[in-house]
Amino acid sequence: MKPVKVGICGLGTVGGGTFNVLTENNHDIARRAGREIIIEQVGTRRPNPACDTSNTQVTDDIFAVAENPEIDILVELIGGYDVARELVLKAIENGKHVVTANKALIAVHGAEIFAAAKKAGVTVGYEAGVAGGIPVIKAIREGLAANHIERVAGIINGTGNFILTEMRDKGRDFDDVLQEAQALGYAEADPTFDVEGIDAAHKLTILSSIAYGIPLQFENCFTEGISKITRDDVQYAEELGYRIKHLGISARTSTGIDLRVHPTLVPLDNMIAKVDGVMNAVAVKGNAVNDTLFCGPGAGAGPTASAVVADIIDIAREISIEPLAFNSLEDVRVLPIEEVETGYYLRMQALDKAGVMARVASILSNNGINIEAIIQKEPAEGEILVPIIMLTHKVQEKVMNQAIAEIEDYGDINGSVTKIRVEHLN
Ligand SMILES: NC(=O)c1ccc[n+]([C@@H]2O[C@H](COP(=O)([O-])OP(=O)(O)OC[C@H]3O[C@@H](n4cnc5c(N)ncnc54)[C@H](O)[C@@H]3O)[C@@H](O)[C@H]2O)c1
Ligand SMILES: N[C@@H](CCO)C(=O)O
Ligand code: NA
Repeated sequence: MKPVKVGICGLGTVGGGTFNVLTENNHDIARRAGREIIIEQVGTRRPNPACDTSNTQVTDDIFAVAENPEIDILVELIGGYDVARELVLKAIENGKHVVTANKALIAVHGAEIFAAAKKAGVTVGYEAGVAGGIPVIKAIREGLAANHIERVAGIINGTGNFILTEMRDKGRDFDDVLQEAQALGYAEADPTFDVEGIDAAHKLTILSSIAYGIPLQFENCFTEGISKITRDDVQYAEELGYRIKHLGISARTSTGIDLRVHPTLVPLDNMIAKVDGVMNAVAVKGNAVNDTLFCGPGAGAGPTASAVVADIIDIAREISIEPLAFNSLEDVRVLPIEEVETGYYLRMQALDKAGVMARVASILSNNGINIEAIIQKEPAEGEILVPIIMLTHKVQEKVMNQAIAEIEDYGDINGSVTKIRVEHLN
């Protein structure tokens, strides 16, 4: 069989990793693909010191790769929305298959890209875009294809999980850990995508589309990041038997699809609570298989390259990667966050005087909200404010927002109430 020729655009963390995995594992890869895979050309602005490109054609014009008639598969690893979209559409127009790790591109421009690929009869692989090295797209699309999927939930941003873990275990500062995640190549070019939940929302949008056969709809995903989580919240959650994790959660409900990304209290005995550092974990519940959990490194050069190269091998083996069930997408409604039901962790600062706790409890109870646990701390030396922390049973978000507004209006509570959602994932 004739070799498959690959053009890699972008030679940064993932591009460099892909170059090296294709080179170093060349023998195993050829055996699995049934033919040799050759790096025909690399398009990059800057050389990558970790890659020996002395025997490879290198250009600084990525569009030359999309125009190169020798190339069968264009691997897009430059990141971002606009140039990447143009590059990928150009490659498809020229009859090339595409492999990308760019979840932002797929979540936002996927429908247009998949339609162009279908028309041109080529494949678009994006396994590396979701949960890095974990083959979770393949798992849902192929391994769990028999199931009616009921829920997909998990840790899908490595940088965020790394930050929360280091803050909890070593008491490190948020900014300091973020800088380390950037140096390790985990973070997005714009790290607010990681810390504000945008990257996780891109990934959850893609996972949900595959799991439920619904259109990609990033704009309908409720998104909240970890930037407001304090070390106190992390510690109080642990005292209550929970761990704060940044989760993407999507589920079918009787009224629509629940689609949201936010910091979440998870019970300490749940497997997801134990997934630390840059590791990701995705729990998928199918009606036949029941609960499954996929765990592994969510970011970094090697793990992400592992997924990129797996897609290249599938294409070389002529396994067509059907991006989404094009002809049968169901337009199911996505629930607005106000209609979502969860438990809540609440933290507030109260004046240290009699009756305050009773008043807060009565506001919650008048709104039909049941309290599961309360912690009231001693005031610090010379302080007149004491923190009150509460856990509630499940209630609709709009009811909780109403109760919080009443608590914040009450004169003996200082400032705003911190609210973090709780999920038992069972
Ligand atoms: N880093 C990870 O762990 C990881 C994991 C999964 C997915 N991703 C995704 O992979 C993609 C690449 O991420 P990365 O971390 O490797 O980024 P990076 O910044 O390390 O690498 C991108 C490279 O592309 C080059 N580039 C960008 N625009 C270019 C242009 N117009 N012409 C020529 N070169 C250009 C840059 O110079 C850089 O070397 C992104 O879409 C990212 O979201 C990254
Ligand atoms: N910035 C992303 C890269 C992997 O998609 C993360 O930290 O998870
Ligand atoms: Na993956």
